[in-house]
Amino acid sequence: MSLLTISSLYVDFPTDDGLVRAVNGVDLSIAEDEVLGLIGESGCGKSVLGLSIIRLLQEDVIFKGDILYRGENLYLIEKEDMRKLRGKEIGMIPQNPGSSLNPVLTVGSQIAEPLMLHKHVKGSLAVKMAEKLLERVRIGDPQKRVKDYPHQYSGGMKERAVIAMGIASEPRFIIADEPTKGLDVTVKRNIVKLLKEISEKKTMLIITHDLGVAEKVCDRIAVMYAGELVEVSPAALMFEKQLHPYTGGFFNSLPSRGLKPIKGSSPSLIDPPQGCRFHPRCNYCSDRCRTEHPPMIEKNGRLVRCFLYA
Ligand SMILES: Nc1ncnc2c1ncn2[C@@H]1O[C@H](COP(=O)(O)OP(=O)(O)OP(=O)(O)O)[C@@H](O)[C@H]1O
Ligand code: NI
Repeated sequence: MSLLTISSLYVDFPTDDGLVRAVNGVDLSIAEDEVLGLIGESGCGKSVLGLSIIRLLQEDVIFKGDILYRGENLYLIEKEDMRKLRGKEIGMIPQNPGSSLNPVLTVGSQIAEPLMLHKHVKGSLAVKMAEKLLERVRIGDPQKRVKDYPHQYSGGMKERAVIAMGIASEPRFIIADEPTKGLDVTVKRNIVKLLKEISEKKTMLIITHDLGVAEKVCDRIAVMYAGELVEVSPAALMFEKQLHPYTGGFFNSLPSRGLKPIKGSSPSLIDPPQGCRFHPRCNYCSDRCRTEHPPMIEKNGRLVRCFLYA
């Protein structure tokens, strides 16, 4: 049974230069207990997709599509109910812990706040629970650290703190946006271990650039290019063989796989290429790719948007 089902999702941002089509016809489900990785280069729409799920996009956005969570359409429920759901059922580990932590409040009080709000826990108990959470995300000396301000934390500890906030109310589903961005190798390895541990008992959507995270933590991977999904596949199979030329290029462009960049640059989302959006950068481009937009094609239990498989 899928916990979350996204169908025909379109998200456009009106700007002075025109409509930025950040998410373009995305269909995606996440099964209960599944860990889904969402990968793709900068600006392809990953965070916008994540924020759409929890309805945290700006007001003037043009939104179309359905997002069902446990059968309930998240865009038909009241704002207030959505706020409750966000605290209790769906946890968020935001991009950039540095900017999402409030510099003038202690880390402990920031973890405690949602507990008081959603779980109706009293102040002193909430701080105790915050301490326990810091312990759970392996922050040493939690009794002391709970009273620290964010600037007293290292980068890795800030990431652990936002992870603690994301799991505080024991949500069923967690969205983590770039949880290892900007961390050095050793710290990253420990955060991956922590995410793995958390993911054992949760359904998760992990947005990442990091193939290490995708390989070690995710069951299935969705690849996004210029607002569209181009490949969805069990992680193990994707690591064995990438079907879409973009997926192959993306893997090879990463430091862990040789740093060979894909030729050209990511397209404008205001005026994306006709046909297959990847065709101007693709080594396998045929005439058909220039004019016809490829649908998602099923191939041995995997999905790929490419005429090579049609
Ligand atoms: N509020 C906004 N107004 C206009 N355009 C926006 C807005 N938010 C995002 N975009 C555009 O939507 C596109 C998708 O952005 P998004 O943040 O989802 O990318 P991403 O895949 O998460 O990239 P990164 O890996 O850098 O975080 C980008 O082209 C971005 O410029
Ligand atoms: Ni992002």
